[in-house]
This record gives sequence, structure tokens and C-alpha cells, in this order.
Amino acid sequence: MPIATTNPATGQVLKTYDPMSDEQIDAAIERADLAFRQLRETTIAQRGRWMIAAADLLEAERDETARLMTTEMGKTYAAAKAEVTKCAVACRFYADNAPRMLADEPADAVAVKAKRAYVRHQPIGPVLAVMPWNFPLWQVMRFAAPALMAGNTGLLKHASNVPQTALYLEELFRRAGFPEGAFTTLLVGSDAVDRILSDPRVRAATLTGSERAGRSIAQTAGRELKKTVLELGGSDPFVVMPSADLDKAAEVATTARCQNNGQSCIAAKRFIVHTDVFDAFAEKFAARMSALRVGDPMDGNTDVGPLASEGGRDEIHAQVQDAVDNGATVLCGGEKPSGDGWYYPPTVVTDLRPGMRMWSEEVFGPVAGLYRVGSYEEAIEVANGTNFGLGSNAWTTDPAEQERFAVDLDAGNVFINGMTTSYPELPFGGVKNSGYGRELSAVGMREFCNTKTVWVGEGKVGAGAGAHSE
Ligand SMILES: O=CCCCC(=O)O
Repeated sequence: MPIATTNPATGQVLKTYDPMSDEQIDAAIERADLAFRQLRETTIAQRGRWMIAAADLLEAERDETARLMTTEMGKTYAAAKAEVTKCAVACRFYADNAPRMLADEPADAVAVKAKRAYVRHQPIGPVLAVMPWNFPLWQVMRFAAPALMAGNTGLLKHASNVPQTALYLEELFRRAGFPEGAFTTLLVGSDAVDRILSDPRVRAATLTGSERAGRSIAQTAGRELKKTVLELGGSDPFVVMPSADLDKAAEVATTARCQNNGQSCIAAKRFIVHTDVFDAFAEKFAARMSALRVGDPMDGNTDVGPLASEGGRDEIHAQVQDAVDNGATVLCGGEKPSGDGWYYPPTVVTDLRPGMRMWSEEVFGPVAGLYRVGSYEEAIEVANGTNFGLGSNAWTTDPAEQERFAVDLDAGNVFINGMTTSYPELPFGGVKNSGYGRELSAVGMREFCNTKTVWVGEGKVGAGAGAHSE
């Protein structure tokens, strides 16, 4: 894929970039390594001031940055502005909370026969971040803010269709005051990732992307014995039980499916509805999905903009067609529009069965699969009957049932009576083929830290180091 900005609303190529040469990549890794040595000597308070400066810049430049993202990948301008704001909030959150998250943790010195023992969290070095286009600023920020606050440096290999957003990020951290090389954008294709991660100066990698990309990076990291955090796809269930408020559930279901033009790993994708409320929910949901306005993402009245690529649109249409050819029913949408731009209408498909592509694959666009179930047990079986396990939603006002869902849903995130989303305060990640490791919160920040045990003895004969007799 060429490194280029192509406007999904028109299909027009606006700007292209040559990939960096091997020499340029080497020089960037060298700068990241040098910057790491510099950054680890700075105080957390200093890094916090730079992170706050990044938040200030993001807020001041919100509208133009949002326009850039909309032009590169088609999300609505309103959603893009909200994304910039979310990034600024995360910068402030990590500036404020990193001191607490990285503070030494005293251990029980007596129990370990020490004079003093504690756990220290130290940075590990340059981390490669391979990031997707769907939240081009946020996906990067949720890695970069905690990583830089911890004293690591970042090397970003962003998706090839968002090069201008990627370059903006490098500039943002530089202008905020971080040392040269602390955060670098590598304009490279995915063929360069193996080489970069194999470089001994690069200590770890984080990837948000497809299962295929995750397997590839995990293979390299395994060979090189490097830590990885992988956030891969999802086919999130959205379960609706008889006690649920159906109007609210249908409203949130529509947002949960069509947020970001349907292109989110944690978008609800499979709507699993108890038979007692199935018809009522289906009617409300299809009505809301059909009412969404599809169009120019810069227009404030638009709910759903174009998909990011022509290939992405062809893929979801092929998934819908496959279901229809095999006996599924389309309640709304399902027709590929002609004309410029890679638009696709909000679509609801029901009567899905195992063997259909929509049953087992992630659908990355505004297309919902609707499943009828007869009991709690069947709801759990369908919800967990996927190789993915990222987010999940359950709608029920019964407290006992809420507890059961929290335990039984096989996912990294369970949201009851609400939409799955990420918060800087909460860990984010998946199980099964949705990946491993966590981003955000203290858990995410420490993924790229050396959690170091420090044991201090008396240093005298008969006490301290080596005094363990058992
Ligand atoms: O594709 C993944 C989307 C994550 C969105 C979020 O962090 O809220």
C-alpha cells in the first residue's frame, strides 16, 4: 500500500510520501536510543510539564487536527474533534497520575529477610508502536502518553493511509518540549517492521491491528525475545435480556455499531437478543439504524461518513452478500451505493447461521448481525462462540444477571447497560485472538516498564543477603 492521504469521501489522492530508506530508519532508531538515555535522566515532573504542553497544543489545534483526520480516513468531523479532546484528556491524566503509578512500592522487608525491599518501575527503552488508521490520534496517544511519562521513547509505524496525522504526532511531542528522538514517526511500509523490531536498540512493540499483523509481530518478537502488547480485532457481543430498557438499548446499540462509521475494534457487532423481546428490539434497532444520515463527514448533520478504503467497503458488502446468498434476511440497508466516496448504509442482518462469514468474522463497517436466543445460557454460548474476546455488552436490570454476565462473558471488557469504550483510568485489551497485554491505566503504563525487585540487606555477617536458610 503506498504511503498516501486519499480522501475517502471522494477517492482523490491528496498527498503521497516516499518510504524512508534503511539508512533513515537506522538514524531514527539511533536518535530514539539516544533520547531514551536523555529521557531516563529527566524527572517525572519535567516529563509531566511536557505532557501538559502537548495537551495544551492539542486543545488549541483541535479543529485543524480533526479536519486532517477526517480527510485522511473519513470519520465525521464531530467524532474527530472528540478524539482530539480525548487525547488531551489522556495527556493530562498521565501527567497527573504517572508519579503515583510509577512510585516505588514498599514490600514486607521482614518477610523477605531484608532491611528494606521494594518494587521499582523503570523504563525499558525505545518501543515500536504499529498503529491503525481508525482512531489515528487516539490509538497512538494511548500508547505514547504513558510510555513517554515512564521515560521510554516511541517509534511510530502508523497505517499507510494516515501519514499526515502520523507526522503531526511527531511534531506535537517535539513542540511540547520532549527531546529530539523521544517520539519519531517512521514513514515505512509494513515490510520494514520485522527489521525495526529485530534491531537490538528497540526493546518492545505494541500493535493495534489485525490478527494477521499481530501474529506476524509476535513471531518476530518471539524470535528476538521482546515484549509485546497486542490489541487485535473484536466481534463484540451486545446481549439484550427481557428486563432491559429496550429504547435505551436500541439507542446505544445504534451508536455502538455505527460509531466511527462502524470501524472500531470495540464496536458492538453481534446483537444477541432474548426471544421474549427480540421482535420489539429488532424493530426499534432497525428503525434507528435506517434513520442515520450517511454523507459528507465534514457536514455537521452527518452521522455516518464513508469507510476508510474501497477495499474495506467491498469486504463488508461481500460479507453481507454471503449471508444473504445463504438465507439471511436484511432488515435495512445492504445495498452498495454508486457514486463517489466509499459509503455504505447502516445495515441490519438477521437469520444468521454458523458457516456464514458474518457468523465468524469481524465486520468492520456499519453492519449489525442480529441473533435470537431463548435463554441466558444460549446468550452466553453465542456471545462466547467466537475466536475474539475484546469488548462485550449486556443489557439487563436484574442485579444477579449482571453479576453472571460479568463472570461468564469471555472478553477483556464487560460493559453492563452501556457502550464499551476506553478510559485512561481503566485497563483496555482482550483475550483469545483479540490479543494480550493491556493498554491504559497503571496496568498499561507498566507493560513497558522493568518491574524491578530491590532487596537491601544489612550487609553484615549473619544478616542480610544469603540469610535464607530454608
Ligand atoms: O479499534 C479499536 C478502537 C478503540 C477505541 C477506543 O479506544 O475507544
